[in-house]
Amino acid sequence: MEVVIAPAPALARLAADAVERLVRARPTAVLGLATGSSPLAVYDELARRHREDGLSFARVRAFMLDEYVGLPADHPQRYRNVIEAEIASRVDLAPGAVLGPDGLAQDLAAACAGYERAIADAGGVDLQLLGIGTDGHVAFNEPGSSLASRTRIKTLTRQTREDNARFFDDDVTAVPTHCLTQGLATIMAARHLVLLAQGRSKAEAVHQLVEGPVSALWPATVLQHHPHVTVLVDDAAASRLQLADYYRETYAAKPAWQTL
Ligand SMILES: N[C@@H]1[C@@H](O)[C@H](O)[C@@H](COP(=O)(O)O)O[C@@H]1O
Repeated sequence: MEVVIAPAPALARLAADAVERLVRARPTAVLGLATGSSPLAVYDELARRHREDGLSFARVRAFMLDEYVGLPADHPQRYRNVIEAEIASRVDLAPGAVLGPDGLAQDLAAACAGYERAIADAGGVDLQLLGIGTDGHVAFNEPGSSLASRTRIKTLTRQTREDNARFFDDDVTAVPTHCLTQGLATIMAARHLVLLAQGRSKAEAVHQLVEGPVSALWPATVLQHHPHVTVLVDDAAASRLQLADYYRETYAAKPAWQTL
């Protein structure tokens, strides 16, 4: 696990660098897209590089992490619409190139199984962008999630619904109670995981993720078992890291040829 502690704009550039390197080397790459506020600056940076530097996503395919159950198709907070607004419509991703779990499916369990098959049929995810919840969830794998879980229906915790109420006019009752989410094993199958976290509210979750014991109580800790994880955090999110000085020194001394 590589931990980089830097100001937020630098973190967004580093994540965008990893995406750009991948897509330029492999134009048919498969990306994993995350929602939430953490990756927004990355999407801004990728849109800028598309506009100004000719970075093309024309042959890229992408999979979303999760989706609310039951939000109307045109709801602005439906994750499919968020991803469309924040990244898909701002670059040249082909129509239909982005897939997500269908939170409006009649048969939600079948939709989850079909989503797993679609990811496998695409050859798996090359680079997965991730955020982290204040309770240590990744995607919507709430505390108690099986470390071996696959895409499935989950009930959101009160904490997550309160955290996300800001996207629903601060009305926690408007936040759906259920979601479909890639499981922890689904996420672990991606070849490179790039997790972003900013702000003091993430400090405990980041500490657990990097330094805590692996436990379903802090689902993100399963990432400790992944061979290629990049954790990009600002000073506030890093403020509870026990070995912060070591991570800073390691990154400062990193040779230029060694990419993320
Ligand atoms: N389902 C999403 C996660 O994918 C996201 O990483 C997390 C943190 O969100 P934010 O980046 O806004 O803090 O919570 C949301 O509920």
